[in-house]
Amino acid sequence: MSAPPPRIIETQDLRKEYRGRAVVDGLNLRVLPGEVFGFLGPNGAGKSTTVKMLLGLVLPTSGQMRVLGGSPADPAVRAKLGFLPEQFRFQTWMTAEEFLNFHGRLAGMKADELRARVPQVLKTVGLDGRGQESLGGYSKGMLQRCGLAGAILARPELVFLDEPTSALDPIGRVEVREIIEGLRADGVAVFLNSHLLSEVEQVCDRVAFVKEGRVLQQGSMQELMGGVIPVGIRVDAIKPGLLDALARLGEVRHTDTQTPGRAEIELWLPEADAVPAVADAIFASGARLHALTPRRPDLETMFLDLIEDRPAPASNAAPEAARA
Ligand SMILES: Nc1ncnc2c1ncn2[C@@H]1O[C@H](COP(=O)(O)OP(=O)(O)OP(=O)(O)O)[C@@H](O)[C@H]1O
Repeated sequence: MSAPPPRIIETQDLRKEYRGRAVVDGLNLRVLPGEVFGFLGPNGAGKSTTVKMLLGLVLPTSGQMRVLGGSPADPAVRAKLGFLPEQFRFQTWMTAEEFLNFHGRLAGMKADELRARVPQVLKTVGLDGRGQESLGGYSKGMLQRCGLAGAILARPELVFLDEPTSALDPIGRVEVREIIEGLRADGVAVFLNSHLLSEVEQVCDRVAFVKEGRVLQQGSMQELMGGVIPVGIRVDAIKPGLLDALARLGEVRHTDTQTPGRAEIELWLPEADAVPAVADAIFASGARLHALTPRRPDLETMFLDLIEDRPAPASNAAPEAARA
């Protein structure tokens, strides 16, 4: 039997209560080496609390967690972690270089190592040439870039990024995505909290959806998105028997017949191979086919389905809620 792959993060029934109320409630997560892991959920789902527990900043009420094979309370483990908090507040009287040198020294880096590394990370985050300016004069986006530089400064093995692009313009967001991809290429694992699902979709290898402190589903992007194929259908009219025939092939999620001479149907198929049978069913019903468009379900649709408890066709991803 082959050994299970090493885990960068593993939690078992992790729980945090505040004043008797569970805000993280039996959380089971695993993050593998070198992967970018998206941690998604609505406001108040317990994402930041989870990150703080994984960083050793908040003590769990119960449950187990291992980070980089040990406890985040262990300074040797903490030295290998990077963190960009959602609510960053930096020492505004420092220059960016002073700020990074200060954090580098706290992380145990030597002065000559920092002399080479600080300009390097400033360049990575797009603050080349701005390192001698005081943080008090930085824009919010520049501060966030500086925080990101601090998070990657000591060459961590695992970086937590809590909403890392909330203050950034679209160009900055693309740049942060490239930085995350660069980290992955260097074998660094990234734990990403973000509400920007299109961003997550582009960069994450695996994601977990959380609600009310519990993981509803986690899996690779392929597992989460490969299970079903939504197909958009446009016909002149929905002829008798057509919807029944389509329902035998998949799930009819939506119909729109408001425009005369035109009807739209959204059908979710279990596999792409069923598309020709859809066309056959439409022709057999006598309807005229104007469009038949297979689409990939996007992360936002999946998120809304899960979070709002809308019925979604089964996918291959591991459902976690069943463990409740
Ligand atoms: N120190 C605290 N004391 C009491 N309640 C807290 C504390 N920290 C967080 N909470 C509560 O725990 C719940 C989860 O908060 P958390 O910040 O982890 O959510 P989140 O998923 O990160 O939300 P958001 O997406 O809005 O940042 C919220 O109801 C919050 O009010």
